Amino acid sequence: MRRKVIAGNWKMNMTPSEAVKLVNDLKDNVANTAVDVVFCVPAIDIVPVVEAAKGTNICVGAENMYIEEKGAYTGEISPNMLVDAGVSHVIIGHSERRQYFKEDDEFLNKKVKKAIEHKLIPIICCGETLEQREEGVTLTFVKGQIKAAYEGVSAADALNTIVAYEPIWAIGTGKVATTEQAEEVCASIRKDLEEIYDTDTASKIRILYGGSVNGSNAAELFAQENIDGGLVGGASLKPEFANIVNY
Ligand SMILES: O=C[C@H](O)COP(=O)(O)O
Repeated sequence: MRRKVIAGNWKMNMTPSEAVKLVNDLKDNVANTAVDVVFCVPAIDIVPVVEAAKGTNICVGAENMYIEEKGAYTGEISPNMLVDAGVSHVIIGHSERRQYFKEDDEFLNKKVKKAIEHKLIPIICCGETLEQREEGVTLTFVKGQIKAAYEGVSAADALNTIVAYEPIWAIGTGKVATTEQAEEVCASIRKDLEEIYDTDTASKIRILYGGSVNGSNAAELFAQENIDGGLVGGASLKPEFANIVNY
């Protein structure tokens, strides 16, 4: 039985003071210890959010990181900085990073390996565009992303990773994938992982769905055999996030 993960991705929202207020407003209502609750927050919010979340079940995640430990990489944040600040998870390869910051599969694979090296749990994002879905290439495209992300990652290390399937056309659009569409791709990702590793390893890796998850659709999505929780954008900034955590 895989433990569910409900992760919020705040994206570029919340100043440090707003972030602390949000954690304080939500913390009692997300105290569901039956699931893993992760708040992935902007870099500048990490320190105050870790402090505000002390003594709660909330894990703090980063939305991105760089692949070097330190040095002349102006504006970047290293994995050891995240660990030292109290971060446990890191989103890797969100479609917004791929689209706006041109992060490609090869670079993202380096990030996955770097996160693992630092015992950070990478939340590895994948997902197709609307055009790819309409062309009928979703499963092959996502398989390519998964194979690239896990290149050179051992089965033992893969167990400490999380996949998030996020169809790009469902992100922030209010257009949620149907449960059948979401389950089909998540099941296919599990098969891809089985091909890369083995049945046992694939059966233990958590696969989340992301894309317009809200308090009303979470329960049905999370009831699917291969959907082990959600990566939530917009709704993670509202009291509604508690309804998702307590689906
Ligand atoms: O990482 C989260 C996703 O991009 C989903 O965002 P959304 O829930 O606002 O559609």
